[in-house]
Amino acid sequence: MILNGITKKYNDNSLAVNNLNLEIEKGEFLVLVGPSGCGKTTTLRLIAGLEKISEGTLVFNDQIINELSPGERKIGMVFQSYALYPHKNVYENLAFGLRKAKVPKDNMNEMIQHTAKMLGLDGLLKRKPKHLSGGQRQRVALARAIVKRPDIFLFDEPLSNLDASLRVSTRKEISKLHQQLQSTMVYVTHDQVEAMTLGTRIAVMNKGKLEQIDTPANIYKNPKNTFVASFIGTPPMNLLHGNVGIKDKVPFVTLSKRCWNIPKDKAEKLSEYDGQVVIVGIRPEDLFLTTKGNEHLTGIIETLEYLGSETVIFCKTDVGDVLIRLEGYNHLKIGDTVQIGLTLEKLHFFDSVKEENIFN
Ligand SMILES: Nc1ncnc2c1ncn2[C@@H]1O[C@H](COP(=O)(O)OP(=O)(O)OP(=O)(O)O)[C@@H](O)[C@H]1O
Repeated sequence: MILNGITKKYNDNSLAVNNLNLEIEKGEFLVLVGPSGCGKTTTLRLIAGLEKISEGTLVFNDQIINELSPGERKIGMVFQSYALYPHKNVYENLAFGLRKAKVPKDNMNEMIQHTAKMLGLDGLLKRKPKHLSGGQRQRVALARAIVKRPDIFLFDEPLSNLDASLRVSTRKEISKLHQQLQSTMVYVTHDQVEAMTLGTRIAVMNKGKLEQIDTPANIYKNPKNTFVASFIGTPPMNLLHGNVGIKDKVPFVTLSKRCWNIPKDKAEKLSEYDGQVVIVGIRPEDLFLTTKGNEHLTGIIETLEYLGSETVIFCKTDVGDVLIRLEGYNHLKIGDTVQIGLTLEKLHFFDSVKEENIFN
């Protein structure tokens, strides 16, 4: 499916989606992420045909499908609210769309039984939604989308009403379904873990526009700009202002009172920033505690969050607040002064005006 300059203006003329260009590959699991209101749900609704496209073309199998009704698009949608028919039992909920599509009765029965089995619902077909748990209801919603064998699945935060452990198990189920069905899936979420684990690619949106689209690993390793850098990753990347200088033809960065030479692979490009301010990005796991004299920064601990396998430390430094992620437990406490080291080869550099990654 290709989104060619897709724009959506609502009646008040606000641009919910602004010239979106996106190619969704057959069989891929594309995750849409971005802050609240950036246009994720609108994008799904435009693909589904539930909203009219204001400008641009939506192309599927070499045909422009802007004017096709939702029913003509062979798309299955799963929402955050399960949207099941409360008075129909599970079987009837699954049968509804098939009846509408005039699927013969024998085929329909076989399709329902097969899908119910796939999702572990075969013992629950006679139950009404109110007699199901939240997780079971969401599985019915998934089954209802799957049973029609759509070409594309659209998911709008399907797990956000589930508790933490059900989210994990249902997430695995969706991943398994994707492998089994090999269908194209487009999935909206606020959850970083879902985005990183489910997506073959992640599309990061901001204010109706696409900021970056790439594999989860590439987005994490090479964010295109400071927006993506701070949006992907929890806790987020630290972004600090540093100064670039050159001494004896070797460029260096000054942060706080310390300066150090720029790693060789980045030296040439950063020389162009001689005398300028750059934004230095560093992920919390690429900072470490060190001894006095070997530090790049000195900080005072403001908060400590012990999470079992790791501890996240919030420090105040003279170049701003810094987050550090340390493995396991340690004996630090609030108010301690710590010497902080940076893994220099893991630094990211952004232009301080355009906020774009200097190396992308
Ligand atoms: N029916 C509507 N009429 C007018 N404006 C709308 C309508 N639906 C959405 N919007 C606006 O369009 C923009 C994008 O909304 P959308 O729901 O697509 O964002 P989202 O990224 O899915 O947000 P969230 O993560 O909060 O669900 C928002 O500014 C929203 O207020």
